[in-house]
Amino acid sequence: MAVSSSSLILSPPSLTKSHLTSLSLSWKQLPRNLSLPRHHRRRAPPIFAVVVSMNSKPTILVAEKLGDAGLDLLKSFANVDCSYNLSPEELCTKISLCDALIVRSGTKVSREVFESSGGRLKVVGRAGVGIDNVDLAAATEHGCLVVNAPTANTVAAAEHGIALLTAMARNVAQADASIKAGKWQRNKYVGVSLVGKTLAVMGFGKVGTEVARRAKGLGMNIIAHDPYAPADRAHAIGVDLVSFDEAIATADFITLHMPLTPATSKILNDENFAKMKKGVRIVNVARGGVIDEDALVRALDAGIVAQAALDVFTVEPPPKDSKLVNHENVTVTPHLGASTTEAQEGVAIEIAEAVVGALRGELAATAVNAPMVPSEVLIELKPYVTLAEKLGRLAVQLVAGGSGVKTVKVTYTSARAPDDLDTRLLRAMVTKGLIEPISSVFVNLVNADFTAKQRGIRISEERVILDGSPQKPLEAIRVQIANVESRFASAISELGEIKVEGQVKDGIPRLTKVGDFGVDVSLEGNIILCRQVDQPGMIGLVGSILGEENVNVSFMSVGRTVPRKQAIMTIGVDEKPSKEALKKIGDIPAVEEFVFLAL
Ligand SMILES: NC(=O)c1ccc[n+]([C@@H]2O[C@H](COP(=O)([O-])OP(=O)(O)OC[C@H]3O[C@@H](n4cnc5c(N)ncnc54)[C@H](O)[C@@H]3O)[C@@H](O)[C@H]2O)c1
Ligand SMILES: O=C(O)[C@H](O)COP(=O)(O)O
Repeated sequence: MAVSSSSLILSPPSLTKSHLTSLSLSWKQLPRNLSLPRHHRRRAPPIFAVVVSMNSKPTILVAEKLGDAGLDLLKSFANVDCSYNLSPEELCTKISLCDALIVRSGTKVSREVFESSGGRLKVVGRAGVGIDNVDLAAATEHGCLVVNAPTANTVAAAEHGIALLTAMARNVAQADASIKAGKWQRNKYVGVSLVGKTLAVMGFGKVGTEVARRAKGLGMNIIAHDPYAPADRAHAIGVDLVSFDEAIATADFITLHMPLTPATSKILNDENFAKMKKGVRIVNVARGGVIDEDALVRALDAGIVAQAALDVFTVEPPPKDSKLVNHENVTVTPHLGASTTEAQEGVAIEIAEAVVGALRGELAATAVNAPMVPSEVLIELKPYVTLAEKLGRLAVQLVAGGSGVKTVKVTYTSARAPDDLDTRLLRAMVTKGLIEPISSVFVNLVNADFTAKQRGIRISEERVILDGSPQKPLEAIRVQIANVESRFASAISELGEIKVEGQVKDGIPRLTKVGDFGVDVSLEGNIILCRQVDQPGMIGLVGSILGEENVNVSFMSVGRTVPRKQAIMTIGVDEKPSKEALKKIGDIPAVEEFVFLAL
């Protein structure tokens, strides 16, 4: 057995255009560079490539207003059709004549659009961050690359957050409307001061960090909640990372900057409004869906929330009779966070470069879908790809809040020579598993290293080379996260790192180790990990608690170190058990710790 290792991600970056360019690869080179077994090399075509005939200029449809510098760049390369405010039908008609489409958040790029393109549409460029309006699955199915512009509007969004914060505190919008209606109501619009007040920044990523910096300049005391942000990055700008409950309970102002994910959907709800200081004020420039809008109306009516300032809504545009929008203590803007001249110029250039590069057959570092792996390799690696992603997902969910993921090691045990096992796809999938549950970023082969680097996550790889014939590409994959605490202490190995390991058995990815405990369960659905005193009757006890809740158990396995001492029970469940059911499991005297993990 031999071991070789390499370090892939360097220190946290300051990205420039030249960095982005240097990350671009030629798509046509990829099949040869990837982990194609020798006998397949040079035969397999890429399953995903932009192929545009260079005999005539390609046509790019720009469906929403784009900055001039970006348009000029597009025009130097292609025929550009700027048609704004198209109806869905008009878009479907036009699209069959276009090789690329550029949109912002206002155009729905639905499955019908891809179907109507008749295969001609090769690239969709989203001039901005969120791609909620693009049907990614349909794009991929139709061989269409989707690229976005994730960084150019960060400052604009942060500035808009500050604009809403200050305008809300001083009733600027309401007072403006009042004076224009012929009134002069100086007593009615007395505001509140910001200096010395506590602002909770929920989501300490690109935008949240910039908001925190600016709010410090206003003399505010800043706390932040972000389970995945490193505490030292926050400390560096004088911000304390705190728990969710502490943040919402101590804040005078709350500003939201997390992505919309299953975990953050309606995270501000009745239960959480009830925990807030009476008179709290809320700003949202993230995504409407992170607030339960009906609950916010109730909290405003009850005086728990004194005011809210919102740039984003669950449904955009919101209905005209929306109680929230029409509430007298609510200030609204029509999703203007990214709408400054400067940001739109930056976004336009970023997206134009990405679209032109893609039409030329280059890889964009900001591609959000691009499984550019030869089909033979994909077929062979498919279960390992799933295994890698699920191990990443498991590992990051085991991290305790506030720890901040920085150092990750992936170990591949294989009898294949390194030359015959390119691990870039597997590493990308581990990265995807680590990052996607905690962000709005879409991670794939193209942008995985870029995304990890941008977040300051250092991923190193190690090969353990087995003797023997390489029947299968890999024996096992192990993911370790160093320098963190775990929500499940048993996941920490002897070396003090969170450790999960898996194998593919009969084509099915399985979890085979948690910390130093051996387990053996298929990686599907959701998992409850439970450390208990090894004694009879435990499976029945837990099973009946879940049964009473009508939670379907797909499997259970018990692994132990020493009989009658400690065991790890792994329970697969189709549904998420209620908090009460999980509490009942935790209350079983023999249960020492447990954790629920969504795969
Ligand atoms: N209104 C606008 O026009 C506008 C403009 C730009 C961005 N946005 C939105 O702002 C949000 C933030 O964008 P960004 O570029 O800063 O993204 P980002 O990925 O850089 O930052 C998001 C942060 O949220 C954190 N996070 C994830 N889950 C969390 C949770 N449960 N609780 C707290 N924090 C959590 C992540 O760790 C990350 O640090 C996104 O929703 C984006 O779509 C809106
Ligand atoms: O996701 C984004 O980039 C922002 O929400 C901005 O969207 P917009 O480009 O439609 O303004």
